[in-house]
Amino acid sequence: MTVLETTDLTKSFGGLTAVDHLDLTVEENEIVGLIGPNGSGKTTTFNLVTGFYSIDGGTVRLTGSDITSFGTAKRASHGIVRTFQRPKPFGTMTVRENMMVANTPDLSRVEKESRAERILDDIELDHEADSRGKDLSGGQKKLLEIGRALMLDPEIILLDEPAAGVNPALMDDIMDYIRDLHDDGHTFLLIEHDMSIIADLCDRVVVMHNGQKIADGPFEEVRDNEQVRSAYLGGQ
Ligand SMILES: Nc1ncnc2c1ncn2[C@@H]1O[C@H](COP(=O)(O)OP(=O)(O)OP(=O)(O)O)[C@@H](O)[C@H]1O
Repeated sequence: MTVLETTDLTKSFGGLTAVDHLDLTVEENEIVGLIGPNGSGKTTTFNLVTGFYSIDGGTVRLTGSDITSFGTAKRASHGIVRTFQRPKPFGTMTVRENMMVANTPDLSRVEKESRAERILDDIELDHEADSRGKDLSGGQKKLLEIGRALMLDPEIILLDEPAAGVNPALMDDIMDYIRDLHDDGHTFLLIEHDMSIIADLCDRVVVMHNGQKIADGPFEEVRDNEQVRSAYLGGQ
């Protein structure tokens, strides 16, 4: 099943077309890497898919339903969740309280608490449950963000540079956790500049350049693609 599908997705800022007729699919239980040089349109794509930016043209479908007209909250409740490059937990709230902020109308209070405890246990933040969000390390904040995303029982999780700013030991934990979630059936679209992480985690890689998709396939295949090499070396 196709979980996420964008067709002709387009966004301009003034004269700059940041995302240019992008067709992108993510199948159920895939980890797809979205890569490309700085400014190629990756984060804008996340913002269009999640509804943070309005769309100039094209459609976004989630598990077959057209959600293009939905706002951010409605897309999240339908199953598109994201993490940010720089995580922003509620600093004065505890880790447990941060988890409980998630909007889960289908769960009773007890069910919600039990989901939060299970996820905190899985991401090994249970021992920090009573710590304030602002007191966590950069890597722990990233884990908490993934945990908060999972509270919504999402169809797809968009991860924006999970490795950036994380110490190597905790990065291994984050990658292990993403692999565990993948084994449990979760689906991911992942922006990452660290190619070793892309090679390690991703089933498929989509390469953007100047807002357009220039390659789509297994990492080994796109790595050797001439257009991709030229884009990364600064060619047009
Ligand atoms: N809100 C905005 N207003 C104006 N221009 C923007 C805005 N957001 C992004 N852009 C521009 O759109 C282009 C694509 O930016 P985007 O952040 O999507 O690229 P990226 O591939 O995520 O880059 P990076 O790898 O550096 O994060 C860039 O030229 C950027 O300056």
